[in-house]
Amino acid sequence: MAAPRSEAGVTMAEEEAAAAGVEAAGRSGRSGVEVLVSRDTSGSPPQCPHGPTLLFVKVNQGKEEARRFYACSACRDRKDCNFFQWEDEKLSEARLAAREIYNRRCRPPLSHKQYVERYRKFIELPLSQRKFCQTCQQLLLPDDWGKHCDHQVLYDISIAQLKRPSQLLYPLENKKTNAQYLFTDRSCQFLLDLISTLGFRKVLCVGTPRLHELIRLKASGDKESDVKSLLLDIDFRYSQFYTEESFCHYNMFNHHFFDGKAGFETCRKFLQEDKGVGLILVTDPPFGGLVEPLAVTFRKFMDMWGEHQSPDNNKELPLFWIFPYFFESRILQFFPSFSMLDYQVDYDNHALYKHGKTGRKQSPVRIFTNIPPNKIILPAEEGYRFCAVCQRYVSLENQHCEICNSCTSKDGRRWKHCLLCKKCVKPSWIHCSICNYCALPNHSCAGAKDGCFICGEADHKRTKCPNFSASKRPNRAVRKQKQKKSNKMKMETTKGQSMNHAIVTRKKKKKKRGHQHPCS
Ligand SMILES: C[S@@+](CC[C@H](N)C(=O)[O-])C[C@H]1O[C@@H](n2cnc3c(N)ncnc32)[C@H](O)[C@@H]1O
Ligand SMILES: [Zn+2]
Ligand SMILES: [Zn+2]
Ligand SMILES: [Zn+2]
Ligand SMILES: [Zn+2]
Ligand SMILES: [Zn+2]
Ligand SMILES: [Zn+2]
Repeated sequence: MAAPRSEAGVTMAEEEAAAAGVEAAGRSGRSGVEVLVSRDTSGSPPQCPHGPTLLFVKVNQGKEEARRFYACSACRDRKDCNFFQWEDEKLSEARLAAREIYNRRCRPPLSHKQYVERYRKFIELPLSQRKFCQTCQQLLLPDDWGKHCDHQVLYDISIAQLKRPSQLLYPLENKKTNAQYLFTDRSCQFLLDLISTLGFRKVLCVGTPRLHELIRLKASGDKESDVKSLLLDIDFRYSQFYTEESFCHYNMFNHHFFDGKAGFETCRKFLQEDKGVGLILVTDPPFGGLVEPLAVTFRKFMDMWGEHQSPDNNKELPLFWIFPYFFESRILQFFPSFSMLDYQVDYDNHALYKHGKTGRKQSPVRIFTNIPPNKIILPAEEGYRFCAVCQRYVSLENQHCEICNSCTSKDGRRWKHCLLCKKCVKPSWIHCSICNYCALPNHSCAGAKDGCFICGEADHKRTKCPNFSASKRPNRAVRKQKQKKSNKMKMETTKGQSMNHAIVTRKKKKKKRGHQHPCS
């Protein structure tokens, strides 16, 4: 049976279209598939290979369909996990047993303990015998060599290479599931410097393998001064490189520890020892991820950390949530105490999300945090400056708007104030008199399909409008490209009362690299 799920993948979303889409869809009524994490749901959800599933509902023009269904929490593409079950569906014993067998089959071939044992043996081998199979993404012991002779194998794996697994393993770039975009050295070093400057001594890395790696590389072995780190990530390949004390195979969309109680206890201990003093959680979830289940998970970490705080201490677990800026309102819905920093986080293996003007675009990825922004100094050499009125560091082009009384730019470009909208908007937007708000010139008006969206008259189109100055006319090629871009992206989202997730759809084929574990 075909699951009525739409894809949710904002990872490569053009930020303008996405932001415009959020605005437009918010006004026109929502459609798509929504997750029901915070609502009362009966019983415990069925499990897929990625742990407990989430309950979803299909929404059409703001109306929820009566029948709800369970689907995978981690994979937004049925190709990656095709679990589907109606909420009220009763499964036969035979089907339940088959599912159990399938889930078990999807587990990594070895336990974390076995991987650690293999690592111990591996580092005892002379350099000439240390091999890594790139095809299987696996460290090889001499007994394994025969099975991998036709594969692509790397030789002479040094200790330095073993300390940088994020460079040895290929990034899982499947946008719908892993979206493993790794920090550039610039961003990773900035994060670590910031963490140290703010006085943190322990970092719970949730989906930040490269940060975890850098923290461990910088550790001098001095127990007192070193920053400690625990990595939680769905990518079980890291079990080959880290012990059970420094890595847990984990799903952040349902707070599921694949190693069960043992993983949970490792995490609890890390959060609560020394009364949780000097600890920060840093997370960089896949961008197509659903905000609501993530927020529920981070709240669980906060509660776990808070258990050992004295009741008169109103402190919240310090957190850095790295996510695209156009999710700001969604994140603030769940964490009103958070603010968004102007710092642009960038990635090695992401063509679009590169820093500064040399990349194809400025990175739309930001840090959301509950640490007061005036405590977070952004690098002046990259153009960030302090706004005394806003009491925070902002990017160079982010001008303080006297009317809004705030540095309003979200994307690093200079925004302009629209008197009709009573707010600052992106420089490329113009005020549409049909929609009565600012939007991209090529947006499709929510209310009326015909007529001109500049002046609202029905007898001509925007390009023929006497109010449309020639200088603003995009040339044919640019227009065509823009149209192509907006056709590629269909955005459905929710706004207002319900705490449901925003869905952005973008279809793009991507070639598969190597072979992966069937359910990884
Ligand atoms: C956008 S990348 C962030 C990587 C980070 N920028 C770094 O360099 O350390 C997302 C990370 O989350 C992990 N991830 C994806 N889905 C996850 C899930 N459901 N639960 C836990 N981790 C997940 C990926 O394996 C990847 O490491
Ligand atoms: Zn699944
Ligand atoms: Zn192999
Ligand atoms: Zn300001
Ligand atoms: Zn303004
Ligand atoms: Zn306007
Ligand atoms: Zn319009």
